[in-house]
Amino acid sequence: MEAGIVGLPNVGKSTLFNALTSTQGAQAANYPFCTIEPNEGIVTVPDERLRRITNFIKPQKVIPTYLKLVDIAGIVKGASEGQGLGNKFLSHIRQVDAILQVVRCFEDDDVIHVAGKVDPVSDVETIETELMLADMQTLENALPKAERSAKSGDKEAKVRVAAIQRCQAHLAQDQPLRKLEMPPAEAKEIASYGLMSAKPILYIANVDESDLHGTGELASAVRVFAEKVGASVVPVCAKLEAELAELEEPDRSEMLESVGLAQPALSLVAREAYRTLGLQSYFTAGEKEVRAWPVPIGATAPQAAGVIHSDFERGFIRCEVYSLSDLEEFKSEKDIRQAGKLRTEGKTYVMQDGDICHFLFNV
Ligand SMILES: Nc1ncnc2c1ncn2[C@@H]1O[C@H](COP(=O)(O)OP(=O)(O)OP(=O)(O)O)[C@@H](O)[C@H]1O
Ligand SMILES: [Mg+2]
Repeated sequence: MEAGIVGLPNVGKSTLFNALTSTQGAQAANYPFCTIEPNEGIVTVPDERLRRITNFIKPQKVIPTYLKLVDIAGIVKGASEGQGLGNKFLSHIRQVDAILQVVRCFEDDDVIHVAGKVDPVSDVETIETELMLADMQTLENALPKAERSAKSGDKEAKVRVAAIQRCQAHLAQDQPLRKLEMPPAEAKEIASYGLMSAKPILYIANVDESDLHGTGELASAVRVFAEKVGASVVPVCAKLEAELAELEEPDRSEMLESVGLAQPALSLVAREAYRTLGLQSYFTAGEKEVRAWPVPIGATAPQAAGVIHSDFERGFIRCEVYSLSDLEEFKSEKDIRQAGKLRTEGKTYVMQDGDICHFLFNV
């Protein structure tokens, strides 16, 4: 699963990406279109439940989950018609599973804003519009071929035509596809189109150093907008986070304290991005390692086992599950078992966030 960082040019995307991935791979510089090729990086998803597990189970290694991030070039008005870097990087967005949109909420006359002034809601709308226009083009291009196949009796193509027309009607109402409900058979037919306004989105309000909690006017405006479209907002000062990421302890903690933050805002970004991707974690816990694994919300036990190894899914027999609160109450797996709290779950079990499991399988 992969999330793409998008936004207008020069809003702080690469600065954030660098801080998150703590690499200096992506060039961050004060001029628009600094980024041309997307940069990929891996971000740890901090989870304090891992530490709580290791209070009782002492492993050799603790392994958190990760997510993949791509730093994509800035989008400008008209991108869907080839403005700026146009369709080249729109195609990068088609490939990601979720969009993290960086929205400029800082004032700084030295940093150029492509639209000439800082107006976060207008920026968000500009990008949403470009994504929707690009989707309209994709659908328009796909329709004639689907119609020809449908006419010659292809049943799947008939469903595809219905799906395309349903999306077109929705976009014509000026609505992003994110909110469109569609029969699963139709959704499957158009999944490969990578329709961008259908992707889950998280807004990252890139705030001023003087407004770290995002209570100021600019970040608040983004929050009001996000509520309307059913998305979340995380306030982050990318510039400060980039500086923090370069520090070693104890300097980092000192700086955090001096600006009044309990933890780097990046932790929150990573966790929210993970959630936006529709992921939750389960854990495996033994003496060798305590490890968090990503699994889509709603996945069954065999699917969760498949995240570890495809053999685990194919040969799935059952799993044994307990919760962190069981562990904190009974102190060891043995005592959980003795208390009759170790649950045995079968193939249809739907995984719950934070389950601690063993999988039994046979291949
Ligand atoms: N919160 C902030 N406060 C003040 N300045 C910031 C903040 N975040 C980023 N900047 C500055 O904004 C400028 C642009 O940042 P960056 O290169 O990360 O933007 P970008 O969105 O990746 O641009 P491009 O679209 O050109 O790739 C840099 O000079 C950076 O230091
Ligand atoms: Mg950049």
